[in-house]
Amino acid sequence: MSDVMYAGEPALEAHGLGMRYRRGWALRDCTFRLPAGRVCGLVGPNGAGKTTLLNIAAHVLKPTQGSLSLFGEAPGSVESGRRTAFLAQEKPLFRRFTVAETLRLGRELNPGWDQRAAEDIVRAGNVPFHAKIGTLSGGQRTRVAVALAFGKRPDLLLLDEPMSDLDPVVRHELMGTLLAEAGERGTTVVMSTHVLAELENVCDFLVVVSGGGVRLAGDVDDLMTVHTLITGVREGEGLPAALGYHTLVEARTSGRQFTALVRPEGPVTGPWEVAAPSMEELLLAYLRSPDAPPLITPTAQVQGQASGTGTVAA
Ligand SMILES: Nc1ncnc2c1ncn2[C@@H]1O[C@H](COP(=O)(O)OP(=O)(O)OP(=O)(O)O)[C@@H](O)[C@H]1O
Repeated sequence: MSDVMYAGEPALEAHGLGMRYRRGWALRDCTFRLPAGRVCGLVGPNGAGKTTLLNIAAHVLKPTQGSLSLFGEAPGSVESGRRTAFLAQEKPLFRRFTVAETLRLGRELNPGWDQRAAEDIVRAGNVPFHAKIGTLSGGQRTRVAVALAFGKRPDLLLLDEPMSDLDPVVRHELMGTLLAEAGERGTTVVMSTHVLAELENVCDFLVVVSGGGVRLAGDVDDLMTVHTLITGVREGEGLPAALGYHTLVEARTSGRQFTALVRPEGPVTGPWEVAAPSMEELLLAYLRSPDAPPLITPTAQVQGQASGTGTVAA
């Protein structure tokens, strides 16, 4: 872990962040913080603004409104550039370079380069060092891109759907490497993905974006604690009135049965089954209900963020 990192320092902080393309706003009024050392799942439907957010953090895009900082610095600064690695969806590598030349470039560009870590990742996939990037399969190219990102030994690793073209075995192996790395070095990871099952047992922090806004952000433990899944028998139209007392995230009915994900505002009493949701159930409920009241737990709130400005204290 970097010696300039200290406990409680946010790895990433967004203040009123907005990005407008010619077609309209992709992100609007996003305010949240990600404490250092967390492995954060960034989740949202297609077009939600995840890539836009990661591109702003990686200094590929400049926001139209608001600001984003990495370890207290602007994304374009030398210090944040040194401490951050970005694995983009399209993996921009030089096709004419060999794998060895690609790693050499990584070594030349990055003062803290770890050749061994990078080579180990390439070797584990039996990718020939003398092969040209342009001749590799999509998954092999992803492996080289992962090696480049890891070789940099970043404090913050930004991953935009990193594993989408990998076979399940490789995916599992590289996720394991990623977690071991994050665990050993305290690397902060932000990983966007649509594979919700992949996040369970990997992430300890979640950010859900939808329609360009942050809908849910916080430590997984806190988020799980404040949500309850209720199932029961429907008596008439809609949900039982007694459940109206709680904050409703999503309600679904199937025949005479209803299921509701709520943020209880007190004890949940009644002839219903009450259970803790799985991470996948929690995420699906927010993805299906973009109009659910947002929740930014205290660890994810920036200093002075009022709970009335699109956020709710846990
Ligand atoms: N260069 C661009 N010019 C115009 N509009 C853009 C551009 N890039 C993204 N957008 C729009 O901004 C919105 C957010 O896109 P973004 O790629 O950030 O979403 P995403 O959450 O990463 O989606 P996906 O899950 O499909 O990858 C979308 O409506 C998209 O069409």
